[in-house]
Amino acid sequence: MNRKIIKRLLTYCKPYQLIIIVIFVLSFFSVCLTLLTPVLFGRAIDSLIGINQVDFNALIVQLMIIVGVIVVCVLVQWLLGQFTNKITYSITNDLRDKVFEKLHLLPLKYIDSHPHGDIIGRVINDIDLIGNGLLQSFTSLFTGVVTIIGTIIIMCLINLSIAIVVIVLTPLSLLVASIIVKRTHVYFKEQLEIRGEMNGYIEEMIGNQRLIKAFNYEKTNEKRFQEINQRMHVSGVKSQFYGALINPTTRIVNSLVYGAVGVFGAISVLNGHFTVGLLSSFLTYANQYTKPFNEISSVMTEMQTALAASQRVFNLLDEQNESFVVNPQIVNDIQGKVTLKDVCFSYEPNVSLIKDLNLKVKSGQTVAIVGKTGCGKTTLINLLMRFYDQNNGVITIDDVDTLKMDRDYLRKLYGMVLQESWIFKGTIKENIAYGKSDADDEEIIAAAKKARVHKFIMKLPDGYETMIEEDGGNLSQGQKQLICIARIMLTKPPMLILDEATSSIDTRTELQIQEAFDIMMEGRTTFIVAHRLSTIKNADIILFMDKGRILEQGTHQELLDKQGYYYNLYNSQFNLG
Ligand SMILES: Nc1ncnc2c1ncn2[C@@H]1O[C@H](COP(=O)(O)OP(=O)(O)OP(=O)(O)O)[C@@H](O)[C@H]1O
Repeated sequence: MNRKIIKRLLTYCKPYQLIIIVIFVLSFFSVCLTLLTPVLFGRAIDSLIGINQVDFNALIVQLMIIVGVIVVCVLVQWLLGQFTNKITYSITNDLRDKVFEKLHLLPLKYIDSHPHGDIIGRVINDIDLIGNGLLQSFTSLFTGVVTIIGTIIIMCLINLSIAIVVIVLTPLSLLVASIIVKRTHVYFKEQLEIRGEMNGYIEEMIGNQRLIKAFNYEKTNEKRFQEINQRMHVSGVKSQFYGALINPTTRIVNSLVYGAVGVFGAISVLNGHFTVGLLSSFLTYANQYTKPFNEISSVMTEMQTALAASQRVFNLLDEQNESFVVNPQIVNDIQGKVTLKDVCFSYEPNVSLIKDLNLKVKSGQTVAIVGKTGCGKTTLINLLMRFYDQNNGVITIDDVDTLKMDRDYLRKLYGMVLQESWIFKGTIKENIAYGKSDADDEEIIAAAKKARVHKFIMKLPDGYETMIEEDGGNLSQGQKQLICIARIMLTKPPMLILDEATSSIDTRTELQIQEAFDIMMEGRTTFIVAHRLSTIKNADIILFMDKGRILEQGTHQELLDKQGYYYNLYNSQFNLG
């Protein structure tokens, strides 16, 4: 599994082959310089051994060379760091772009059925963890491999038998480390999953603070959070416990090897097979040889986390995209005739919701959808917009099957104003021009006037240039909706989908919205999730829905005469006022 993930991660390195080559060359150069210093130190030591046997000239030359080598080595390592950073951040950038792009390709079903915090966690935290792991891998693996090869060659040249002992015993530490790593992978994976869950939960809590406070739900939330936090704690302690074993274990093995070399080397010096300087160099090489093993094992925790994070990111990337139509059809000279024939749909495979829904809407008609909460009003809109595709049946616009249309094209045919109006951080002007980025000021102002929001905008300190906070934090619900209406007025789509606000709008704004809706609806086929009696009364077709089915349809008067479901709803809800 890990091998597969590593292979896939490597494909992201491909565009940076040149930098990788530069990193290799620099690593090689840096290691050569590092390996040269013990020889130079050994020579320096040999030039000062014995009383009255110090060769000052040779010593000074050696020391000057050592200083030169160290300075160049530091410079090369600095450069190496710069290139490693560059490649790591480039790769994480690419990966983040790809994941972000994927979010637009995923069907809404995925977004609806996964906690948003978890998805955000994958795009931000997990990719950061991958970056961290990659950075560590590049720095320790590149130099590590070259150091190991270089020291092996030099140690063999100095003393073959001791070198073989060192070479054979040291990798034992990696063996021990890999056994521990295998055990810990599951904990690292678990930790990231819990982190995703935690992100999702916090996001939900922040988004619903008003409700939480209104219902005094803080204590219950804290308990739930503590439960997740506790699981995170246990998993974190376990993974860190095993992870922390790796480094000391490898260090013990390596220290034992180092000690053995010291003893054997000392005996060889006493027997006259070795000089003290050579032994000193050899010990330094033995130390340098074990270093990459220590380093690699010490960054294994980061690498494990990075692999687990990669798996989560790749899982997201592997999710099936929204299907697309090969030869999409378009509607020429659109009239706005919408037909639904025997449409069936369910969110869950075995929980049927919409069944055999039939509806014929003529061009320019207004359809008011009414019914109890959960009856399927939003679902019907979801199907019209192809946020979800029906399981059976056909929906057509001017006799063209919507399943045969390109989704983007279809969605452009409808202007959509929802209760929860979407406003982004930017100026009011930018927000209005969202659907038509090339609109000039005149067009924008005309749209705002039609949406009955121009006067309000002009009262703001910076007028159309006023910055709106993220999610329209500094605007009221009604003002946000009016801006969204202006957006639609600008794009002039042939059909509309409107979701009337049920609450949190004062009567004056409500009237403004109603007026704006009326202007917008002129001559356009419109579907309204309706809550106001005035809208419903004026509709050409009222759909009374229940449990995903249309129980009644007709005009207001027809349905009242029928004295059925709508009649009862009307009497219980609207007639009171
Ligand atoms: N993404 C989803 N996954 C699974 N079930 C869903 C999903 N969205 C809605 N449902 C279910 O489908 C049914 C219809 O939901 P829908 O949102 O269409 O109702 P609605 O009439 O718009 O309600 P409201 O007036 O409260 O907005 C409900 O029982 C709801 O629980």
